[in-house]
Amino acid sequence: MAYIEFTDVVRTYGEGDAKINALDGATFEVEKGELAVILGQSGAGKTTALNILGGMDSASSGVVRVDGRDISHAGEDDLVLYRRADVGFVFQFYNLVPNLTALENVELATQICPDSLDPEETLAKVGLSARLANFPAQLSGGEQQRVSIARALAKNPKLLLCDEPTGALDYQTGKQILQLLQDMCRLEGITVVIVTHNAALADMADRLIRFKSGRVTAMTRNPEPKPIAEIEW
Ligand SMILES: Nc1ncnc2c1ncn2[C@@H]1O[C@H](COP(=O)(O)OP(=O)(O)OP(=O)(O)O)[C@@H](O)[C@H]1O
Repeated sequence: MAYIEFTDVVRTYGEGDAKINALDGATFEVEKGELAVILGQSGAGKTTALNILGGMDSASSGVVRVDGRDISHAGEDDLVLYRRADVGFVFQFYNLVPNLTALENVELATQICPDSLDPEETLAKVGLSARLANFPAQLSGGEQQRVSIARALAKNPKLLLCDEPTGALDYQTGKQILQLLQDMCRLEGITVVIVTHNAALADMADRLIRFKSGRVTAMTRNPEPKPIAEIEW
């Protein structure tokens, strides 16, 4: 049994003429400790898949299992625990609380988790020891994304879900963030799923999942993922 099993998932929004299948029978799997890249054009259903995996949206039909647990048929109480304890989320635009410092943003997330890590140590891990007392507006985009990664990691999640994590960053900063995510996967053993429309990221993945029109058109394993430094776009 794979760590993530996303099987024949349909997600329908709207009704009647406005009905749209954001996911239309999507099937893929990811093994524990892998770095998976979900690649597809705008509107392919990538974010919908990630939100369902994160317990923030639900499938209209199909089955989603994470670590043997069927989250597609879980009750709301179970989903609350799942979101708090098992999943870390990294968004394109960081979503930090503007009037809290870097440290406070991470502390806030750890307060609702049963098994969290030390916020200060986690910020050190992402290279931000010197910026603990800074507010988001006093940090660069790359630093803000590091805070958001620390916020996700401090929950001590089994699964890190990243939606276009470099979408708002310049080229070099984006590469540093990707390196950090790859390091967390390799060093901490966290399963990482990155959603992107940037085809260059395919080469860094252990597993590449291609999305088109709400379906998975290809899933390939890459025995020798490229170091981020060698990836260009
Ligand atoms: N809450 C919603 N209500 C209605 N339609 C939605 C909703 N969420 C997504 N959709 C539609 O579902 C389709 C898939 O959207 P989704 O955001 O998953 O694609 P995506 O691959 O992540 O695209 P992008 O890269 O542009 O974010 C799109 O046509 C979108 O408009």
